[in-house]
Amino acid sequence: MDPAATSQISHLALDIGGTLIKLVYFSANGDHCEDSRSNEISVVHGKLCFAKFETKKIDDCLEFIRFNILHHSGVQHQNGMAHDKLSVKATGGGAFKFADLFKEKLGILLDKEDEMCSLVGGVNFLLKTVPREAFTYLDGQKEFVEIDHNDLYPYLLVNIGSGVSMIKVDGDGKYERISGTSLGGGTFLGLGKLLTKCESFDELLELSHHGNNRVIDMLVGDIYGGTDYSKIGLSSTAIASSFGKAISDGKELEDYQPEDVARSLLRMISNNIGQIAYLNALRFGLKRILFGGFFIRGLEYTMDTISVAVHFWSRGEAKAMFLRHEGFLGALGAFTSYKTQSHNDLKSNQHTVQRPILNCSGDNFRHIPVTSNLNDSETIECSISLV
Ligand SMILES: Nc1ncnc2c1ncn2[C@@H]1O[C@H](COP(=O)(O)OP(=O)(O)OP(=O)(O)O)[C@@H](O)[C@H]1O
Ligand SMILES: CC(C)(CO)[C@@H](O)C(=O)NCCC(=O)O
Repeated sequence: MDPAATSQISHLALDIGGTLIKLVYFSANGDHCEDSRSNEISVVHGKLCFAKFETKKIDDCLEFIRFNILHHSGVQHQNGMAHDKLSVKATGGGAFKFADLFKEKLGILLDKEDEMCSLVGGVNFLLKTVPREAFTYLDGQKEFVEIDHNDLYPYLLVNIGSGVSMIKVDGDGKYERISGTSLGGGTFLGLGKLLTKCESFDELLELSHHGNNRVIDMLVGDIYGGTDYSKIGLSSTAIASSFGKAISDGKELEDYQPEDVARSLLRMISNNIGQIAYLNALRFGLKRILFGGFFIRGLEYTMDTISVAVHFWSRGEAKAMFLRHEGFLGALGAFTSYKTQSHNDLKSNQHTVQRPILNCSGDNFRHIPVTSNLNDSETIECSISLV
């Protein structure tokens, strides 16, 4: 294989959700080597890169793909002009909703992968191949967890996107969506926009950072005259009723600080998800709960609230865990679902368009396990085999 050709490979997978579009693409370093086992396999070193766009700004996403030529295999025709088109792996509802748009604007055929299957595939890929991916967050302490590959299952995956899906995972490709809730990240952002007039998720998070939920939440102590209700295990500072103070404060929305409203909202959504997750873990006797989805955004307050909820309700029995690439689970799952194409196809193509074929499922997708392989922009160093 022509090394110049392999340096341009940029395979792509998409997860088009209700709020965000997530992209994962492979960017080669430019160096490659022949696999010693076969002179027909070439190993290309590079990295997985990540990008996201708001679904409502899908045109920006299309432009990004076009500008970076991600929709082509990146390998040139012998005359150096023509590019070969890809059918791109895509998951999420938008893979259905926007299939015609991608075809019309970029000539891309979306090869649809099931959303739940992709989420599970993404988590399993991360847990098996990326060091320091999963971590716990409790009492302000982030602690990485290396999970024994032989002791990975079962676990509960809670994906907090616009809505929330809860999936019991029992093995590679063995899973069941056991529950969900419509009170998710979309609820936080939607209600947050209406109540605080903020314009973006980042602005809402920033507001919540400076707020105090006790201004608007009704605490146990507010009801019990400042004391705990220790008989049923509720401290005076526990929230008895989210937003409950607004009932009797005699205030209008404008009288509250948007910061406090944002904080209560974040707490309410995170707490509720933590509790439902715990109840589902209890239903199936699952001890490990992995939280993903772009709602989390590595935010300490969110992770702390979820962890405390799981810890509190399970009396320390169940553990909440988070993932560094939390928002890209579906896209990563779709990426790793690229299947090997037959050698015959390749050979017949070789004389016209040299088309490297991603062989990134199973053993042939090899991540190079170096200890600090994640840089600041969260790329993942890896190598892929091209047949
Ligand atoms: N920059 C951002 N813009 C908008 N929402 C964001 C942003 N960052 C994080 N979020 C949060 O993440 C949520 C979307 O998460 P995610 O991308 O995992 O879900 P989705 O795929 O869009 O939704 P679904 O899977 O339900 O279709 C939003 O509803 C919001 O709460
Ligand atoms: C509909 C999906 C799966 C789309 O990603 C997600 O938004 C979700 O799981 N919503 C929750 C729906 C429910 O279980 O009530």
